[in-house]
Amino acid sequence: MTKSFVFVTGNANKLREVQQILQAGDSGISCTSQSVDVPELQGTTQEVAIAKVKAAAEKIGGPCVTEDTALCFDALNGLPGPYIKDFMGAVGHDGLNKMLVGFNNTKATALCTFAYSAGPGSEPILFEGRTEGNIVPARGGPGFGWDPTFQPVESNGLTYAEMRAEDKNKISHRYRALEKLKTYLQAQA
Ligand SMILES: O=c1nc[nH]c2c1ncn2[C@H]1C[C@H](O)[C@@H](COP(=O)(O)OP(=O)(O)OP(=O)(O)O)O1
Ligand SMILES: [Mg+2]
Repeated sequence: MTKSFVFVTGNANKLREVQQILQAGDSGISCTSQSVDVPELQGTTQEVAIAKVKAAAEKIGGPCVTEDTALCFDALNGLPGPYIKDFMGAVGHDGLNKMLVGFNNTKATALCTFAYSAGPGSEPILFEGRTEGNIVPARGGPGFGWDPTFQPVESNGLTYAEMRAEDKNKISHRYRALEKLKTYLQAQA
């Protein structure tokens, strides 16, 4: 039997990757989406994820899933982290590289956090996935978000943007977090 969840996101690229990963895995899990504007607070990635899914569950009045993507620079003790969307918008790929000049450390972690809420008032559950890599001058763009400027350690020298979609989806932060969410949903009655 197919189980389906409501993925609350305004990001078409996220939705596409999630649907590709679910289809490739033959998991018996699918998703529909609703684009609802919810406030995104500041805090740790976990605090941000919990506040977002609670707000989404209130707005749609039922169970739902949200997803937050953070890009954490080693040299900056995890920042920009959950604020990467604003940083990308403000300084772009080139600015992200320049932020690390002087640190001699370009390591970064892509962190995906899925949050599941069983409905308004229920305590959210988080599922995290990480992919390690380095910030590099953009290659393979324009691509999705910061894909051109993130080179995973496991990619044989390619940036996310240079990888084929199915290859990114085998090692990505999103794939790894979604595996955990899938396992949880499959175990639900
Ligand atoms: O795999 C990815 N590869 C490259 N860039 C990515 C990826 N995944 C998210 N991104 C970008 C989108 C946004 O600039 C920021 C996360 O912000 P985040 O709030 O989680 O996403 P969002 O506001 O676009 O969509 P949502 O409606 O689900 O909150 O990193
Ligand atoms: Mg967002």
